[in-house]
Amino acid sequence: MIIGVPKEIKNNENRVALTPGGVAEFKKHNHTVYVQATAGLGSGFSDEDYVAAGAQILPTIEDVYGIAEMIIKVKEPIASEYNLVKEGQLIFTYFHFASSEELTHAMIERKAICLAYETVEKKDRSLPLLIPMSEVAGRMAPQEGAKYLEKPMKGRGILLGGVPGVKPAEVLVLGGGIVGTQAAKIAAGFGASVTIMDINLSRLRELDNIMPANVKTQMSNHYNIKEAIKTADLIIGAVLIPGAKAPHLITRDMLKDMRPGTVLVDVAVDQGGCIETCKPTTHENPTFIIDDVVHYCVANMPGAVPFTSTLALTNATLPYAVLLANKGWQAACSQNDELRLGLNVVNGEVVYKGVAEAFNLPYTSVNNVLEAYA
Ligand SMILES: NC(=O)C1=CN([C@@H]2O[C@H](COP(=O)(O)OP(=O)(O)OC[C@H]3O[C@@H](n4cnc5c(N)ncnc54)[C@H](O)[C@@H]3O)[C@@H](O)[C@H]2O)C=CC1
Ligand SMILES: CC(=O)C(=O)O
Ligand SMILES: [Mg+2]
Repeated sequence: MIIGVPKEIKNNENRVALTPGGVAEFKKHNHTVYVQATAGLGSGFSDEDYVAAGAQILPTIEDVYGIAEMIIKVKEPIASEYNLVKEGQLIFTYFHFASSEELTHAMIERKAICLAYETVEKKDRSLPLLIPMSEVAGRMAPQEGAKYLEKPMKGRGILLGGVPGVKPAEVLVLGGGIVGTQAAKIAAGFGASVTIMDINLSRLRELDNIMPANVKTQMSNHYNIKEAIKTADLIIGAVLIPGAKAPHLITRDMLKDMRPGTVLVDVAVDQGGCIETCKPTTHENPTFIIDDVVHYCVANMPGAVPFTSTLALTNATLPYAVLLANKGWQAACSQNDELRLGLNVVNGEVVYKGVAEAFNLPYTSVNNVLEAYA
């Protein structure tokens, strides 16, 4: 198969979807790999590194989309890329369709095969291609929160860990999955007083067992959230309903209950955000303020730490990408339940329920689509 790796063009997105080691793996299976010039630089890989591993370098993004049967990316195609996508081209990347009607319609119109990292799902319901980036974003969330809590950054002016004789800051984490767990762990390490809320009581039991003493668990419901936000210094949004739009656990009117300078880090912003007032921001302009509350809503947080993120992401994606190249997407998705759940839009049809429901679009079962190709 011909594989193309474009350079990421989202603001401050320094990750790349394939390392030179990944190129060597594809070559071992007799595939052809084209990498856009300088695509790996932000992650520490030169064009020469890719050539030494067996890739060919193409000068422009148009060249890469033009030649590839499978495009491997990190972030969703942005508007300037829509028209580069070809009918029948397999695009393997994060899409987060439920948060963008425009992207969904664009990919339907282009008749691409859109296989989304974030909905590839194992039998135990874990999301193997989201986990590594959720680990990164979760660990970053208290770090970013701590920074924006500083007074010059418009925060309350409180140190997460406090000091002897002065209480630490209060951190509220909404969602106790991968992001929430990692965020709580790091915030606790800073010495903050942390509360994790989730609707899954079994998960709260597990967290209660493994977390240090400065992390408490509480059932997530409107009453508890409304009480907790009155005294929280930092609130981290980390809920997920796979493939669907995130529920708004904090609504616009609730901001008035928070203290001035409270910081919100809505990691779930890529699925629309669990805080109503959160809209996607960039690493260049990460925050905005509403009602004296600082909102941090960067949709590609791991892009800022590419030396960690690119390796963590490609460790997880490469085996699936090689399977797709070896078998073709139709056979790979027919035979592999995990990959099949990654299909979101195929040849103009929406085959993931959460996406169809988000925009009231017709839904076609993925099995029907695969049968048509059998
Ligand atoms: N902004 C960024 O750069 C990044 C964003 N993310 C996003 O972070 C979000 C969380 O991802 P993961 O932690 O991997 O998901 P996960 O599936 O591991 O955890 C989500 C948790 O939310 C809980 N939940 C669902 N509804 C809830 C409610 N009403 N109240 C409280 N908890 C609730 C679930 O029970 C689950 O424990 C996703 O939207 C993901 O795409 C992930 C990586 C990077
Ligand atoms: C998961 C995601 O959106 C990211 O890593 O950017
Ligand atoms: Mg207020």
